[in-house]
Amino acid sequence: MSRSDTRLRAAQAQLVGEAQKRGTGSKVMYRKLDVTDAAQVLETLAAAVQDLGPVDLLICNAGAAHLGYFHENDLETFRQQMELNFFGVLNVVHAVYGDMVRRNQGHICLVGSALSTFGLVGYSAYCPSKYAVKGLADCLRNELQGTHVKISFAQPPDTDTPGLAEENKHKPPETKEISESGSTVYKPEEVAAVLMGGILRGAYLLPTPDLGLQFNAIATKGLLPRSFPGVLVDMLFSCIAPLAHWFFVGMFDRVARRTAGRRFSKLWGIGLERQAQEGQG
Ligand SMILES: CCCCCCCCCCCCCCC[C@@H](O)[C@@H](N)CO
Repeated sequence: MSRSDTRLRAAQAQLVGEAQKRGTGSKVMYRKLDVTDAAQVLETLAAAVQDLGPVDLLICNAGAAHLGYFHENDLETFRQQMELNFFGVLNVVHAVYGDMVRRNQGHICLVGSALSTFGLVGYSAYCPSKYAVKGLADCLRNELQGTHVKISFAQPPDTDTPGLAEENKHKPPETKEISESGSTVYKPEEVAAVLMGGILRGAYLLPTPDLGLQFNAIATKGLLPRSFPGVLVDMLFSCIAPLAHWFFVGMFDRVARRTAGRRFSKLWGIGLERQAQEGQG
């Protein structure tokens, strides 16, 4: 994903090289578009379909994370996050969905986040937009039953991209501490390979390379399809999950509690001494 011509051209050259090596004769093209502009999405997709034929696989990966404390974010920030991360996905899915169903084939992959099922300090503008993407994917999964159009939902971990570098510039220290103690940063190739493996298998909930987050994805699966042998594994996980959740939520809350005095000092109007006491409480 990029909007920079240089990066897109480099990716195109790499893919053309791969295609030549494998002798697939694949055409590789790119188009830049603003996914929040529904008219532009329709126009760009129509042109791409004319050049390359109908969409077989749509991966909705455009998005960004705005980090910050809830009380310091203005309302516009929350709206912009929904506009990009949720409506940006919706615009593209809406543009290809009808044609896929008409042709009765195709695969849609919506990219949510590890934060599509739980929230953390600092992510109050981002996380709801990724919950919304999961809600959309879950509904479409059920609605597409009886067709050959497949859908997958991805919950990637922190991935080493320019987007993460930008996110890190504004990441509150608590968010940083929690992320670093609970998970790690993965290479884009590693995340993409695991996701593509799941897409090719036709899985709905795509795997993530992070074992803890994968465990959490299984433990919080809820009303989603399961294979019969899978049910037994899920039952086993569900027995252990509350213990792991107790441990992690305990850590998330301890980290947040420790800095409440500092974060809310302006709102509470308290002095440093009191803040320190609050922090220990
Ligand atoms: C059994 C429970 C294990 C849970 C471990 C949770 C650890 C917390 C890890 C935080 C992960 C944050 C992931 C955010 C991913 C991206 O969506 C975000 N960086 C936006 O780019």
